[in-house]
Amino acid sequence: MTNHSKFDEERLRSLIRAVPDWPEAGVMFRDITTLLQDPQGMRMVHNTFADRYRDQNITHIGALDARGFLLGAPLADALGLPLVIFRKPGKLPAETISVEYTLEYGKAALEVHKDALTENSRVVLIDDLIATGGTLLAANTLIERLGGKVIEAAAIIDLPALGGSAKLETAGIPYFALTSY
Ligand SMILES: O=P(O)(O)OC[C@H]1O[C@H](OP(=O)(O)OP(=O)(O)O)[C@H](O)[C@@H]1O
Ligand SMILES: Nc1ncnc2[nH]cnc12
Repeated sequence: MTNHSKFDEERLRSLIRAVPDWPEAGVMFRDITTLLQDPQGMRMVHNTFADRYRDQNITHIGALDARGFLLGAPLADALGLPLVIFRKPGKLPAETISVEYTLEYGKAALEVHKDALTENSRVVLIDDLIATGGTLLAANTLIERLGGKVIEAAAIIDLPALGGSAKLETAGIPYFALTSY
């Protein structure tokens, strides 16, 4: 099922807005709200991810709170796979496991339901952006604790200068990003 227009990185980049000094001085915020407002651009993104992970024996899509949800839900739908959400603390109602990590601008923690994955789950993790990699590495820790494995971490944007994709590589987690800044 690849009868759709092919991936156009320049077009994608034209839809991502750069906001300097937000949320604090020195951060160049890569804003995907402008991409979200372009249905054809979003379809191109969703199709690119779906084509990459179709027929890979993936068992679950793992989506990161909150912007990752916007990508994970359509991907899980396109591939007919269960969606597992990794949430900020205090949002999941049943029994959870939790991990703390550091971000580009602060500290955070991530939780997942204990029964969201089973032993030998093969998970594609998805988020909008890789910065320090803390969020994706935290999700990987939770997945490993539940006996699963991350097959690839996917994002729209990689910020290699912040070191996250290198950290993923060192940790043996393959990653895939549609563009980088
Ligand atoms: O690679 P890292 O350094 O971990 O940074 C990337 C994460 O930071 C942003 O999320 P944020 O925590 O700002 O939350 P949001 O998605 O709720 O806006 C982004 O959406 C990624 O999840
Ligand atoms: N520079 C950045 N732009 C957008 N989202 C981010 N999350 C962490 N760093 C970010």
